[in-house]
Amino acid sequence: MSALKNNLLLQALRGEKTSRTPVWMMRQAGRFLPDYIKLRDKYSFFERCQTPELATEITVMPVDQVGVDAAILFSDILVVPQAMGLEVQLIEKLGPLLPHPIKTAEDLKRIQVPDVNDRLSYVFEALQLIKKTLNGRVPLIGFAGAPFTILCYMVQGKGSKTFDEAKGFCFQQPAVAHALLQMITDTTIAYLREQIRSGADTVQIFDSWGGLLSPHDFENFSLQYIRQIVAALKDIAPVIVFAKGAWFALEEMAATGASGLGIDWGIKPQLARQMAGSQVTLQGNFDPANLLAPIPEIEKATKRMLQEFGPHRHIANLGHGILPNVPVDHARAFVETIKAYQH
Ligand SMILES: Cc1c2[nH]c(c1CCC(=O)O)Cc1[nH]c(c(CCC(=O)O)c1C)Cc1[nH]c(c(CCC(=O)O)c1C)Cc1[nH]c(c(C)c1CCC(=O)O)C2
Repeated sequence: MSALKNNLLLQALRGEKTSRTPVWMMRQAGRFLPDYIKLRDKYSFFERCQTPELATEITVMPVDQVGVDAAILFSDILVVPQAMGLEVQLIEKLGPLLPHPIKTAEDLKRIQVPDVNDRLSYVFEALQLIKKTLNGRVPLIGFAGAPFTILCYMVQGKGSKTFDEAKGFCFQQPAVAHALLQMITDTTIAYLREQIRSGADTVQIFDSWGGLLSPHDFENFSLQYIRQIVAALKDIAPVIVFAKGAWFALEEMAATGASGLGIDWGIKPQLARQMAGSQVTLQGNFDPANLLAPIPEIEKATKRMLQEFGPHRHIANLGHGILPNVPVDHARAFVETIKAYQH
């Protein structure tokens, strides 16, 4: 395997000095690029995920077209519940639908901790092809959902702003919830380990809904499982934990041994740094909606963010996924401002 030509992301994760701040954008693969939308009209979502050539084309697009410093695998967090035996559909404009959600202990009998090489081999094939296609241009990020976020979809059966049914399940049937969370954790560890073996240089755990929990419940239903995943992987690759809205747990998340912590725009960089300590890299935290502003305003806000984080142990990113309606030149302005910035 050829050495990486652009190693900024991994240097920042290791806490090394970088010549400038690296940048990538959550959900950069898919969603907003016109060339992706063309592919979306031709192939179904799971066809795009399961065909290594298509997944590769989509993964590399933002590197070619926007100039980000890392590629993130094109796939979805919901391939894990699918591999565990639960039906997952993605409905155009509606989002995910799991028609037979988990509601009781009895329902756990319908799912398994699968052999990931059997059920998710298409992901590993895609990673190998992406790695070859990138040819060392930028590092490749693998990912999975955090167990709590996966439970949210497995129980609620669809997207939600509150995931109240999923939370109710945790509070009403905690033993069943913990059994399910452990099954997801075991699957996720095997899955991410294999992603790393297949070429992922680092992996990110997306806990999109962990911040819906109180600090006490976040520890109980989310963080203790994230901790297991980080512990199992951190000696083979750097791990980034992004728990949207869970800024209250930055100190505990830093103590997991993660190399990077994603933060959203709800916390000032300086306070995040105070809470997380000096031994972890912070990633974020531009408000994705701010990319809808006129370009001069984007440039101003991006520079303010860079100044607030400072030059060390920062990966510039959004505080959540890029919005589908962001014009490409606005995303490019964000990336170019970061690349040109001198601390
Ligand atoms: C909660 C969550 C999901 N998926 C994901 C999360 C965590 C991050 C976050 O909070 O945004 C993560 C994800 N989903 C997808 C990626 C691939 C890489 C990337 O986009 O950079 C990643 C990293 C592709 C996708 N996953 C999905 C699409 C849209 C389907 C399409 O384009 O046809 C894409 C490109 C479908 C999906 N998948 C999910 C939802 C809610 C939806 C529908 C709405 C949407 O977010 O677009 C679940």
